[in-house]
Amino acid sequence: MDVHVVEHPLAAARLTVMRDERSDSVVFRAALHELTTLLVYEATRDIDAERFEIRTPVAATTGVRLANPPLLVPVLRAGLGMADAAHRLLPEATMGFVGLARDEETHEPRAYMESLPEDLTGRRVVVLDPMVATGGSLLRCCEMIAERGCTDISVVCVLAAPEGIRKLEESGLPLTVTTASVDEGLNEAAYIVPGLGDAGDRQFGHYRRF
Ligand SMILES: O=P(O)(O)OC[C@H]1O[C@H](OP(=O)(O)OP(=O)(O)O)[C@H](O)[C@@H]1O
Ligand SMILES: O=c1cc[nH]c(=O)[nH]1
Ligand SMILES: [Mg+2]
Repeated sequence: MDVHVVEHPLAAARLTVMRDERSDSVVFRAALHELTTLLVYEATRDIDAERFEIRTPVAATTGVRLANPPLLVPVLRAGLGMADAAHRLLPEATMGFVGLARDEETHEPRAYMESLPEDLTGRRVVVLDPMVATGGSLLRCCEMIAERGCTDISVVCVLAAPEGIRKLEESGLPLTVTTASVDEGLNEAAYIVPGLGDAGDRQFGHYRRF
C-alpha cells in the first residue's frame, strides 16, 4: 500500500494551526480547508487525464481535462470539513457520503449513514477523513466502497497513526493514503499523539449523539 506523506512547509504550517489547542473552530476549519487543497492536489497527481483540441484567441492548441472524474466521499462528521475544498479542485466530481462514529469505549466505528452509488466499477474514489487512528473507521468505509466494485481508492487524511496505517495495509484493499503526517501512535483512549484532538469536535463542537 502506498503511503504518501506530503512534506511541504505550507502544509506543515496549516497542520500546526490545526494541532494548536489555542485555535478555535473558525481558525481550525479554515486551516483544514486550506490543507485539504494541498493534500488533494498531491493525491490526484496520477489521475487519468485526456487531451483535446481548443483554440486560444491566438492559435489552436491542445488542452487537458479529467478523463473519468472521481467520486468524493467525505466521512461524516469530520470529513465534511474537507468536502468543499476537494470539490472546488474537482468540480466535475460527484459526491457520496458515509457517516461513522467511533464508540467512546470500544473505539469500534458505528455506521449511521451510507449514501453511495450502487456501482463503482472503474471509478476512482477519493475518501476524505482528517483522522486515521486505529484505522477502524476508514477500513469500514473502504470496505463499503470496495463492495461496490471499486479497485482504486485514495484516502486523503490530515493525520495517521502507524496502527491505522498497518490495519489498512493488512486489509489488502486497493488503496493509497495521502497524509500530512504519520504521528507517533495512539494513547489509551485511541487518540492520535501528539495529534490534534477530536477533529469532529474541534470543527462542530462536542455533544453526545447516541
Ligand atoms: O481510526 P479510528 O480509530 O476509527 O478513528 C478515526 C475516526 O474518528 C473520527 O471520527 P469520530 O468517530 O470521532 O466521529 P466524528 O467525525 O463525528 O467526530 C475521525 O474523523 C475518524 O472517522
Ligand atoms: O485522535 C483522534 C482519534 C480519532 N478521532 C479523532 O478525531 N482524533
Ligand atoms: Mg469525533
